[in-house]
Amino acid sequence: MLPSAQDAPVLVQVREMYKSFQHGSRKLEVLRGVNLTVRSGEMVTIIGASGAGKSTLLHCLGTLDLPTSGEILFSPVGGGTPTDITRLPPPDLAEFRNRTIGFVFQFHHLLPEFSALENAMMPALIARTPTRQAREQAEEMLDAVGMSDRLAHRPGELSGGEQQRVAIARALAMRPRLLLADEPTGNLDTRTSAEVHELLFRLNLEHDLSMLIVTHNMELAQQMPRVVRMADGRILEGDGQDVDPSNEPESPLASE
Ligand SMILES: Nc1ncnc2c1ncn2[C@@H]1O[C@H](COP(=O)(O)OP(=O)(O)OP(=O)(O)O)[C@@H](O)[C@H]1O
Repeated sequence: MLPSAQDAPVLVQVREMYKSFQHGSRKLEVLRGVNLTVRSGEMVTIIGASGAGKSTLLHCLGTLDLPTSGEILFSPVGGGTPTDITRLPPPDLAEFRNRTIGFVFQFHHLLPEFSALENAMMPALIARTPTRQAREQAEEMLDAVGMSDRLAHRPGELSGGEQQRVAIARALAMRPRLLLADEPTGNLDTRTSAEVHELLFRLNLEHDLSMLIVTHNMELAQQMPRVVRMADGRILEGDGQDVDPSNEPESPLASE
């Protein structure tokens, strides 16, 4: 953890989170009592073997899925009593997600018919932000990710790394408090992966943005300030302790 993040206020606290899926008569327990605290401006990397529950944790934290039990306590802006977002009614949840969370996935999911600028404006337009303001916010983030000279390009006219930069700009255009990234470089070559990680690192510092990044890339995880290791639906180490990613058992996806 960066020294500055150690004393920062808590942004989100996951308490005793369980998540199971029902398959016919069989119950698959994917998260089995996860506890995790992320502070404001903190960058956390999550590692662990395939099937450990990393994406499920991210989906629940990002309110894309609901845990079976447990609490996700988000501190309000400026402090005060945290809100358990697992109890928010659906309309409030959608609003919370749109304003508080940014998502970046392994595949960028940009809309092919729209330009880089239009893609980055989309979340703000969905939130009914006036077009001019949406455009300004999107342009500012596209500039921050080094894409200001590609605004009119469609995704098919961009390289893989550039597409992921646009996806990052789109995720950050609403100025979320938490960025959730699920293998954001899993689809990129080694050099481009390193560049995208470097970009995330810089955005974390410059925008004091909290980030949770799932990765199989141990080399890059080793450079990250805080590493949390998951196995079998639990956090083994890293919530309050340092993890040495070089001890991570070899994953079939380790080269991604
Ligand atoms: N919607 C779902 N329905 C049923 N089972 C699911 C669902 N989502 C995930 N699972 C199961 O939960 C387990 C954990 O999946 P998850 O995607 O969270 O793992 P992961 O650690 O992110 O793995 P990977 O590194 O391969 O992406 C897997 O066994 C998976 O099959």
